[in-house]
Amino acid sequence: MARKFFVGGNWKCNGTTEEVKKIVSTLNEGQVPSPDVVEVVISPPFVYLPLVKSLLRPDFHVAAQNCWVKKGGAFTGEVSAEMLVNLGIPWVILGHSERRLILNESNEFVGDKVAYALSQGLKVIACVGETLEQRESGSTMEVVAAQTKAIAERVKDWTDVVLAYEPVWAIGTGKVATPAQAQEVHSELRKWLKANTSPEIAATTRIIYGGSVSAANCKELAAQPDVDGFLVGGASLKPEFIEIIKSAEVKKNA
Ligand SMILES: O=C(CO)COP(=O)(O)O
Repeated sequence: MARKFFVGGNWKCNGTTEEVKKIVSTLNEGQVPSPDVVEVVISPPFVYLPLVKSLLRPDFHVAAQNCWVKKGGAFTGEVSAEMLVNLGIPWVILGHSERRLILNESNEFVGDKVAYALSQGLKVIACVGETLEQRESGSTMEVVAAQTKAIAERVKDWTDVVLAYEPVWAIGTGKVATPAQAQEVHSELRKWLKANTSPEIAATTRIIYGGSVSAANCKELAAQPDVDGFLVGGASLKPEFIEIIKSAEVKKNA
């Protein structure tokens, strides 16, 4: 089964109401391939989710950037998976490196979050990736395998999971992984899934790349056989995001 190209825009902690409206109107005017060719998901901060959902073109969907690890209740400041479902938010990003590293989210905690969000009917963009220090010490695969293992131990059905490989050293730095570097880790992750989940899960799960993706570098990355799309930060706030979505055509013509 072919893996449909997937492009996520992670706005992180950015935007005012005025800016949000402007970005959405740029997205709404963009000429992009049909939803048969590319799945597009936009992830604004929680507070803008209802606004973005109400204004956004119907062929694009929305994602939250996080959610609580279990059922809501006395957890001040948290937003539960149930609330996202209640608002009709279909997707959630979990395990982003900014949360793993700054907020100390462990592999197990992220794995629990992924399992709980899926159990409530959300679709999950689960992020993994190594730091520069880990890459330089040769432990990239060990790190991303441990992060993926904590998810695989808790999740049996991967239908609603997209795995995002985001090397920390490439995030927000302008230092993008080369197409060969991205392909190497994506292919190793797919092998890991084959050996540790099932050949079917390995063949059908989308593995997307994130880290300084831009209009200038997306086509070459998209041409890699195991790169099934992107999770875009900075460039998702700009009109060039439309160009990144269009890189799905590279796959169609492959
Ligand atoms: O973290 C990212 C997406 O989740 C990538 O961010 P940048 O595209 O800004 O490097």
